[in-house]
Amino acid sequence: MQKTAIARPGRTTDAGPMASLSGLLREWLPRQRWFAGKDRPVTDLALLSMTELFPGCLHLLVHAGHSAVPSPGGAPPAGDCYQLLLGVRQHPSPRLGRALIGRAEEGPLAGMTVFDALQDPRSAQLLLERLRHPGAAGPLRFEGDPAVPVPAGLVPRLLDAEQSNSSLVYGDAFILKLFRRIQPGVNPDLELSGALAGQGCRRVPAPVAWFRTTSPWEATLGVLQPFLRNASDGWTLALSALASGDEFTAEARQLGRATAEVHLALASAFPSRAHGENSRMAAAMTERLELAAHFVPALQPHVPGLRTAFGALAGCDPGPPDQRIHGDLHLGQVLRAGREWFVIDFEGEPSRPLAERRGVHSPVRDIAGMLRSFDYAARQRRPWRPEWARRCREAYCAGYASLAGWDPRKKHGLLRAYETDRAVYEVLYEARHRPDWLPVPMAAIERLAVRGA
Ligand SMILES: Nc1ncnc2c1ncn2[C@@H]1O[C@H](COP(=O)(O)OP(=O)(O)O)[C@@H](O)[C@H]1O
Ligand SMILES: O=P(O)(O)O[C@H]1O[C@H](CO)[C@@H](O[C@H]2O[C@H](CO)[C@@H](O)[C@H](O)[C@H]2O)[C@H](O)[C@H]1O
Repeated sequence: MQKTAIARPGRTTDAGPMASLSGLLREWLPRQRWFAGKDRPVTDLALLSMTELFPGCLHLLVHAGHSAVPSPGGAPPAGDCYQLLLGVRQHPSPRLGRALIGRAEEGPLAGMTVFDALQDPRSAQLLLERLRHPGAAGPLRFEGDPAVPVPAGLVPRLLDAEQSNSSLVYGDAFILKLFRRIQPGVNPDLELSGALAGQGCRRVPAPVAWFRTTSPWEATLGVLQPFLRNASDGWTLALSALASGDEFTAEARQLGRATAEVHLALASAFPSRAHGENSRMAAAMTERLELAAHFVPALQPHVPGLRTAFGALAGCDPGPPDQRIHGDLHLGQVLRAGREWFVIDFEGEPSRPLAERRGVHSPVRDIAGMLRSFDYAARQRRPWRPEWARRCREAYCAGYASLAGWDPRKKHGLLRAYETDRAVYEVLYEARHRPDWLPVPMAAIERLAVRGA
């Protein structure tokens, strides 16, 4: 297999392959679920690296710029880097269907058909072949756990889930997640799942193979893990319990225990630190709130009440030690296979900078994320079921306390502040990605602002 770097890193918007791709990608990128800049126009596209992964398949890192508009959630204002796998073919095939991006009109690829290679089974198969054989392709490095052999010829299918990234399932045996928004550094999804596996924690599918780039900087690009067959995610299970009028407390309790198990293993694998001062944390939460209110005007009337709620943190007991955490824990991030819960997607909140996501935080943040998720689920049906959510929350905290050695319910002020902070994040997330869902976190904001005042 030939691997040739066919473009040097750099801004090549008006020369080289980017001259062919720029127009097509400006149209296509904002329509992708994983594209984070939907609320801002793409003002420029720059090529950061391009590698021919195998004949007819280009691996690209492109930077989508959004001029100087400040970005909510702490992301750098200038734009984001995305990973793309593009197929380039002389003759369009009618079978490309939804994979088709378009026909390049100018530049060196003029006249060629460009498509999303992840949606093309042949390209997806070749990508697995690449992962099965550790080595380099230009700046790309393919690595893996030699103790876990990956068989050849597994049939790929692209997951059609609402995702921040893209995942390919191979023969129902492995799942490959390709990170879409790339930041310099090790992705915590690989870092934490690898460390948890090293601790013997059974709650996480261990990484089997992965790939990274060395240019324009070091970054994780994808992770292959065992695929949990016949698993259902917590969100689907919770909604189906609600639909049939069932309780979810036994599951929530086990989930609380599983969360504590993961937290304990993370605390063993990485250094912890005494919990940061509550007043500093309150200031950071208030800053995030004010930034969010700038972008979502519906938040503005609640700012004074929520500021008071955060301010009250100063008088609360210090929380448990800060440590590495999941960072974006919700019902969609837990899978139930057989009688066990598994935790996936340790990337953290995708809009936060990687350095922050790789820092230590209070475990209360994960607990708050899951508690908010019970509320989300309970609000999917009318009349909404606050009592159902309350019982789940109670059971989840009890399950957590049964293993962790401390009870989240006894950290009431801290828990409420983290829940509020999470609801603020959700308001921003929904405003950007699913405006129809905005009333769900807004209802929590209204409740928390009134109680906090
Ligand atoms: N190991 C796994 N086994 C089975 N399904 C998985 C596994 N990992 C992920 N999935 C499925 O893929 C979906 C997306 O995975 P996730 O890691 O959450 O991606 P993203 O970061 O893009 O949201 C999950 O909701 C789940 O349904
Ligand atoms: O894509 P990710 O799973 O990394 O997480 C992002 O998307 C989630 C939605 O898909 C979003 O979660 C919010 O909606 C869920 C219901 O769809 C709910 O269970 C969560 O509690 C709620 O936060 C998540 O915030 C976002 O980071």
